[in-house]
Amino acid sequence: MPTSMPAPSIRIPVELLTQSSFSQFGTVIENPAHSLAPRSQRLPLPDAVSANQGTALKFLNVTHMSNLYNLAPSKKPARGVMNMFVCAPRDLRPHEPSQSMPSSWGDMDFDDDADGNEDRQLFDVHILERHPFTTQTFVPMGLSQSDRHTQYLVIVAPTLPAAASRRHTDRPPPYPTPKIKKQKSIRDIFARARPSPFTNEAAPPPSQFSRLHPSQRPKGPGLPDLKNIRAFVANGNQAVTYGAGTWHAPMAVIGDRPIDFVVVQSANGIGIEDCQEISLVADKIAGEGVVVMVDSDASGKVLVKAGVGNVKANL
Ligand SMILES: NC(=O)N[C@@H](O)C(=O)O
Repeated sequence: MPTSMPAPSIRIPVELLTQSSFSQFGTVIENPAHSLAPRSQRLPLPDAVSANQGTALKFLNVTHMSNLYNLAPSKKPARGVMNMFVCAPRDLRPHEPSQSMPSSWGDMDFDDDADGNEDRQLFDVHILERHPFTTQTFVPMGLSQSDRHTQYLVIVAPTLPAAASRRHTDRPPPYPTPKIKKQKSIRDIFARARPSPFTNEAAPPPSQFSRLHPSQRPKGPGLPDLKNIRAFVANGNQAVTYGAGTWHAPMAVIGDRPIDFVVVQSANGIGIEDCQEISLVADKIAGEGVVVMVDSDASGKVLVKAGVGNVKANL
């Protein structure tokens, strides 16, 4: 039985999955030549070299993989594993108006249906999970970029500060806590003061985490920040890596048929260290909980309604 937390009633739109929009949660793996991200949103290309006697282009380090199990309470080492998830399409419920908050998207009018050819259905998010000590990469198989009938949603949430989470759970589940070096001398303490008494520098010194890719920065032990939960639609030639400790919904396939995913991660076989779940409990009387608004066109393709790739977005 997973731990539970109260869920606000909140409706969120679907965004296009791009590396820049997803950066704090993980990485998107795709051939840059086929990316649907608008040019202004594209990040520098990953390093590439010629391989296979010049017949292949090899992009290097296309995702960040972390194995933090040396920081797990059990100290039991993990090994790299590849599993396959055959994910069935999820049930969506028909759209009905609600009093839910429009999440952090503010005053955008998500009910505005421009051409009347759109269909809105609702996906209820009942559970989130995280893998505190490992990244997890989902690679879809047998899906083409142009597949309009089967797509998948990547639903992720930032992590609340630990103090805000304590109200909801008595004992926090295990989480990696890197040992931070103690400042030893007065000189060390003054070295962090700004402007620096030694160099007159005004900018804060880089923290030990600022050099890491945003998805690799520690998320902290807190619960998911449901007010800032986000949903991205991925196309068939995108794989996705959840950063270690990133709260996410179990994979949500939308469409006609299951998607097979090869899933790459580390695991040590200790349940609570490999995967932590939290169920979201909506208020019994007024609330519908956390809901993704899944809009699709006449062919069944999921439409992007917010953020990058949406002309209506006003960010
Ligand atoms: N994300 C997802 O669908 N499932 C998992 O992360 C899992 O390990 O069960």
